[in-house]
Amino acid sequence: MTASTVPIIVSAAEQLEIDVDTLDVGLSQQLKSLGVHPNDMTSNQFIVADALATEENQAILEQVIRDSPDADWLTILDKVSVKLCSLNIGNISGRALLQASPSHAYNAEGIVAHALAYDREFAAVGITKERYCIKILTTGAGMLASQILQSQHGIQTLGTGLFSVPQALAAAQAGCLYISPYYNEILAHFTPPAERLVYENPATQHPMSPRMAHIYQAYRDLAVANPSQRVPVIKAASFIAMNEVLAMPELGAQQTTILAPTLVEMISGQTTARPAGSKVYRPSKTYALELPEATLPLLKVDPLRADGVPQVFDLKTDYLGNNAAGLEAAIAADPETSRRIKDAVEVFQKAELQAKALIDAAILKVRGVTVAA
Ligand SMILES: O=C(CO)[C@@H](O)[C@H](O)[C@H](O)[C@H](O)COP(=O)(O)O
Repeated sequence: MTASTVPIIVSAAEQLEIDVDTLDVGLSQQLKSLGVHPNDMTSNQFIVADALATEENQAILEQVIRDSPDADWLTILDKVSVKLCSLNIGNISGRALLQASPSHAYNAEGIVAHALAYDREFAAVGITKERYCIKILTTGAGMLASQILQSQHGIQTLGTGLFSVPQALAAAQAGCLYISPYYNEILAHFTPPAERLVYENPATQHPMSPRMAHIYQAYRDLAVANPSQRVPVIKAASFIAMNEVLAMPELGAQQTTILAPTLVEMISGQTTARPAGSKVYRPSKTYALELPEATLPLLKVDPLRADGVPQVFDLKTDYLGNNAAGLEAAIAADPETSRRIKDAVEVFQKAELQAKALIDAAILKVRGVTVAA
């Protein structure tokens, strides 16, 4: 008898919650048809700019401009981003996520104002606070803004652009619902495919794997020490290869958000089906489970540090007091994290400008006027 096979995404969904890192409605529908109901839908300035560049979304963009004759490009960007989310909200079981502008990455007030603008747009299309979440870069200002949004406005947030345990602890202190550790730094997506570093066994070979395990372990320690505290769920992101996604359960991520090309690969590729009733490791959102035994050696190494040894962190450190001075100091003391966040801010700013160029062109077409720079 030959073993039966299933799409790789179906097998992965037995160990992880599957999120779509794309606004593509068709892909969510395809997942649903395979019995994998996507959980959340994430995005960023690139994903929105790419969606705006498609022919099928041109009419939507132009309609948004027509409906808001006095709106500037940023307001149009917020409106059309929310509109694109609304088109897929029926195909996901969880939340639609939009990212606060990178131009405010170091300005808490700017982030709060932008999140409130998104909130108004979500409300206008009937998407309640339970169905969306705002992605915020995990800088000092970002986590101060998250704290304000959560405590004063009931707006849930995700700490993104996250590469370290102090950022993860700060996100927990800010009350974030989720964090998104980037498995690959943002620049990896701009490296030609042939030059990308892809590992045969990412769990043991990828330089970010130990930090993924450190973050899960720090959150487990936090959950054990403070059973009443909400500890964020780990929504791993920024994958460049399918085998990286498949390595996430053993590194503790409960959710993965998967970019369109990898989703396509996981939908079309087949793997052997697990026998019915077989036990698989599924990381716990309450952090009740230990990491798998094979992962534990990763807790003793950190290839992203010059000395290769993980730092030890005190769970009681206040990262957000004194204007998030503790978080900023921890980021500054970690060259890899500092560089990776700086790169992410720059790259997302460029993407936002790409979106602006598309919106300006559409405004010219619809209103017949050139937008002042
Ligand atoms: O952080 C999240 C989800 O929470 C992701 O959307 C994350 O931004 C992306 O996976 C990475 O930035 C890579 O996306 P891209 O730059 O290739 O569009």
